[in-house]
Amino acid sequence: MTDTISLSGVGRTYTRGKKEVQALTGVDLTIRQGEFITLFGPSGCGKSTLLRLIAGLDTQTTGEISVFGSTPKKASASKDIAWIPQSSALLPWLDIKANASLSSVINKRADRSGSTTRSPEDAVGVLSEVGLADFLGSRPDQLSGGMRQRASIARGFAQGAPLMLMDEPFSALDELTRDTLRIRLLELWEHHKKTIVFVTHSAQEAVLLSDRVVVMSPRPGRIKEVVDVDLPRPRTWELTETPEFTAKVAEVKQILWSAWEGDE
Ligand SMILES: Nc1ncnc2c1ncn2[C@@H]1O[C@H](COP(=O)(O)OP(=O)(O)OP(=O)(O)O)[C@@H](O)[C@H]1O
Repeated sequence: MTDTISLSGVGRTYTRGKKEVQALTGVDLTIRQGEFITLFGPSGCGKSTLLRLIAGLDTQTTGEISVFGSTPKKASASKDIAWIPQSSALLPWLDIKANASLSSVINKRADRSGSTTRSPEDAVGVLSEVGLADFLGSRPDQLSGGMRQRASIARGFAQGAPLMLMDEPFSALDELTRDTLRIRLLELWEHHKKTIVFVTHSAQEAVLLSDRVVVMSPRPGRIKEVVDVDLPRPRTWELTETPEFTAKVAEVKQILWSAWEGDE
């Protein structure tokens, strides 16, 4: 695997009135092409800040970030990064097919400017993969929350960007829907061979999905440890009932707890 993202000494300090909030400090991390990596930690440890820096939506105060050998903002302008938010953020007046195809219309300019890495996927094909083939003509308000989030994920994959950044995309869904979507996402990732950086509060979700889990600790946010998840793939729901899975979840949680104890 070659490197897609590298972060070196990355920090981000926000100014709130006269106060400074150090959201992140000293983050060193390399993410390999095709990897599924998760940023895991408690609320406020800087997971979203880190994801936004990689996306080029914000700028670090210290350190360097390289995405495909370029700055995050340039990689983003070349449409090499797809962002999948917590809520589906579909356009309410467009049907699901038009929503999923939107990026290929908008991205024509990026295509002309010669992006080297992205290759837009067929939106209808990806919608079918997430089980929405019969709902192409439906508007978002005619679908359930889980279906909307499936459409949002399909839109991200249809964009064709090699790097996908996902900020707690399942957190607003019920448990059953979440369980199903985790497996769907793994199937899509395996088929489309993307690099995914995924933010979550859930140790189970992190272990089920990831090649590596980045355990973060708060005040200021930093990497406590990066845990390899050497469980077999393809992963199915049955894996979560094995002792190996339970042990890995316990390991990841233990690292998180020790980070909290050290913080007190
Ligand atoms: N725009 C901002 N201005 C000021 N402070 C901010 C800003 N964005 C984030 N912070 C602060 O930076 C810290 C990290 O926030 P961040 O949202 O990255 O954490 P998180 O781990 O993603 O939390 P959560 O899981 O609750 O989303 C927090 O203390 C937060 O209040």
